[in-house]
Amino acid sequence: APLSADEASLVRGSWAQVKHSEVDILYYIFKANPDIMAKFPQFAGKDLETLKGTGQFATHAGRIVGFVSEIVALMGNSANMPAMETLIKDMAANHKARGIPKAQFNEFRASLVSYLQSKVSWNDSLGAAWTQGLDNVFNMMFSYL
Ligand code: HEM
Repeated sequence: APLSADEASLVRGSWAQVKHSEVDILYYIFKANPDIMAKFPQFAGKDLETLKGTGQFATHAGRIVGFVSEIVALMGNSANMPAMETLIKDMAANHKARGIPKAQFNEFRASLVSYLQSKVSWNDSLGAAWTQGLDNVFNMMFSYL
């Protein structure tokens, strides 16, 4: 089911607390999933601790986290569905072309949620709202992957 307006505002409120920590978020995801980092031609085989301080890393972190921000901004309003579908369809097509499997998307998702849990005050209703929102987004992505 699409997110209710209340669920969407829970998701947005918590996301707003971390969304400017782009580098920190991508670092957390790569640290937990070296196999994801290894798929990036420009990062593969490099030292994450060094990479973390580079402009190239910041640029990429900004793109990925910025994409999540765009999606989160569109949640909870059925009028935004076509826009969301367009963004997700393009993103899935880019990643399909790069040979990224669903299993890695699921790893990414799990790390994103554990990052949030470590940074914002978590509770069952917030968790349920994120689960529903991410189920919707990932189901849509997987239908194009
Ligand atoms: C989970 C495994 C993933 C892998 C291995 C992966 C890999 C990649 C690679 C190799 C690039 C191209 C980097 C470049 O050459 O500059 C890229 C770009 C990008 N990725 Fe991912 N990605 C993953 C998941 C995600 C997720 C979940 C999102 C969104 C939440 C995302 C958003 C983006 C965006 C916005 C770009 C830049 C635009 C583009 O080229 O598509 N990626 N990704």
